[in-house]
Amino acid sequence: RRPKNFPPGPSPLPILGNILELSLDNPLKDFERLRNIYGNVYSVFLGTKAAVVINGMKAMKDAMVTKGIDFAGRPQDLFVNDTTERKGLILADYGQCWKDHRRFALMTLRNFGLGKNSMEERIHGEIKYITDDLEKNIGKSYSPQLIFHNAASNIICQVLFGQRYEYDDEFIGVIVKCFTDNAKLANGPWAMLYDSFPMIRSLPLPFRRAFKNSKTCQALALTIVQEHKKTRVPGQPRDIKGDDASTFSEDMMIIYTLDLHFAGTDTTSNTLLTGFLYLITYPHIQERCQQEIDEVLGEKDQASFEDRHNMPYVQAVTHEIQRVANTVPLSVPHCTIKDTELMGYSIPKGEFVKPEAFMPFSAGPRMCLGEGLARMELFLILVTLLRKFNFIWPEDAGKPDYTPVYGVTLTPQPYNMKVQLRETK
Ligand code: HEM
Repeated sequence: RRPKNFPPGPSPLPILGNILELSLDNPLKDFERLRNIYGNVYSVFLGTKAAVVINGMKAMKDAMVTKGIDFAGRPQDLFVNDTTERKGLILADYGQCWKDHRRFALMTLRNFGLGKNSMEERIHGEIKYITDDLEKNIGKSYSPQLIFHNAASNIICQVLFGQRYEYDDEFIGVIVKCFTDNAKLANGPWAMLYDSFPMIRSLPLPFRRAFKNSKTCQALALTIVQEHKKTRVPGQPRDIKGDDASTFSEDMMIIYTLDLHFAGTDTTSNTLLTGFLYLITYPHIQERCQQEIDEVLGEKDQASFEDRHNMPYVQAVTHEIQRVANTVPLSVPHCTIKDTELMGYSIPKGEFVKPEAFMPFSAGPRMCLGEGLARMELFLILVTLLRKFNFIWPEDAGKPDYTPVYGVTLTPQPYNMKVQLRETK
C-alpha cells in the first residue's frame, strides 16, 4: 500500500506490485504512459518495493537541486549494488565515503588537466588514432562502434592508469565488452526481476553473467593497480593513487577505477554513435556543421574547446544529439536520506527515485562529475572528424533504424558508415 500522501500510481498487485504494467525489455514507453495518467511525479511498485519516478524540469530541479541533499542517497539493495559489491563511487550511498571519493575524482580530473590545455591535448592525441583508423577505411562500409568505445575508454584510461591501449588490444577489449554487456544487463529484464523478487537472487539465472563480468574486470584492474604500486615513485603521481589507511584501500580502488572507466566509456561513445547515425542520415546538417567549422577554424591546425563559442550551430547540433541520444535514460537511482516533500507529495526516507527528465548529466550534488570531460570530448571529436571527413550512409544499408537498444545507456542499433576524405581547400 502507498504511504499517506505518497505520489499516485497504478494499483499494485500482491507480491507482483506493478511489474505487469512495465515491459521488462524496455519500460521507457510505459513510464511515459504512466506519466500521462498520473502526472510528473508518480510511483510504481517493483514487487513490494515502491519507486518514485520524477519527470519534467520543475520536479527534477526541485528534487535534484533545491532539495538535492534530501535526494542524494543511493538505494543499496538492488542488482547493481550486488554487481559492484557495494564498493566504488557511482552507487555509494550519501555520506563521508562518497564525499571523499567524489572530491578525489574531481581533484584528479583537474590535476590531470581538465579545464586546462593538457586534457585537450590528450583528447586530440586520441583523435589522431581515430582519424588514422578512419583513413585506413576510406570508401569501405565500416562499423564505428569499436573506435568510439575504445577512444572514450583510452581518454579516461590515461587519467586512471597513465596509458592508452591499441584498438585491437585484447586486455582492454575484454573490459569494454564486459562494460557494454553490464550496461544492458543492469537495466534489463533479469535485473528488474532481481530487484522486485529477492527470493530469486540466489538462483542460477542469467543475471549471474553480470557478476561474472564484474569479477573479470576486477581481476584485470587488479593487475594494473598492482603493477602501478610496484613502480610508483612517492611524490610523483602519474595517475590516481590509493592509500591503504583510508577508504581508498586496494579493494575499493579497483571498483573505483572501474566505476570511472565505465562511466566515462559507454556514455560518451554511445552519444557519439547516435550523433553520427543522425549526421549521416541528415547530410544537410552534417554539411552546415562543416561550413561553420571551416569558417571558424580557417587555417588553424586544430580546434580548441574555446572555439565552441564561435560555433553556435555546432553547439546546437551537439545539444540536439544529446537530447535524441538520451544516453542515460533513467539516470542512476536515487533515494531520500530523510523524510521530505516533492511537488506537494510526501516522500519518506528510503524510497528510491528514478528521475527521467531530460538533463543528460542530471543535476545537484550527485550530478555527473564527468560532465566537463564529456562535453570537451564530444565537441573536439565531432569538430575534428567533421572537418576532415564526410560520413555517408552506405547504399546497400537499407533504411536507417533509429530505435535505440535499451540499457543503463541507450545504444543505437549497430550500423555501418562510409567515410570519405573532404576536399582540402
Ligand atoms: C555524454 C556523456 C555522459 C553522460 C550523458 C553522463 C550522464 C550521467 C548521469 C545522468 C549520471 C547520474 C547522476 C545522478 O545520479 O543524478 C552520471 C553520474 C556519474 N558520471 Fe556521468 N555521464 C557522461 C560522461 C561521464 C564521464 C566522461 C565520466 C568520467 C569522468 C563520468 C562519471 C560519472 C560519475 C563518477 C558519476 C556518479 C556521480 C555520483 O554518484 O556522485 N560521466 N553521469
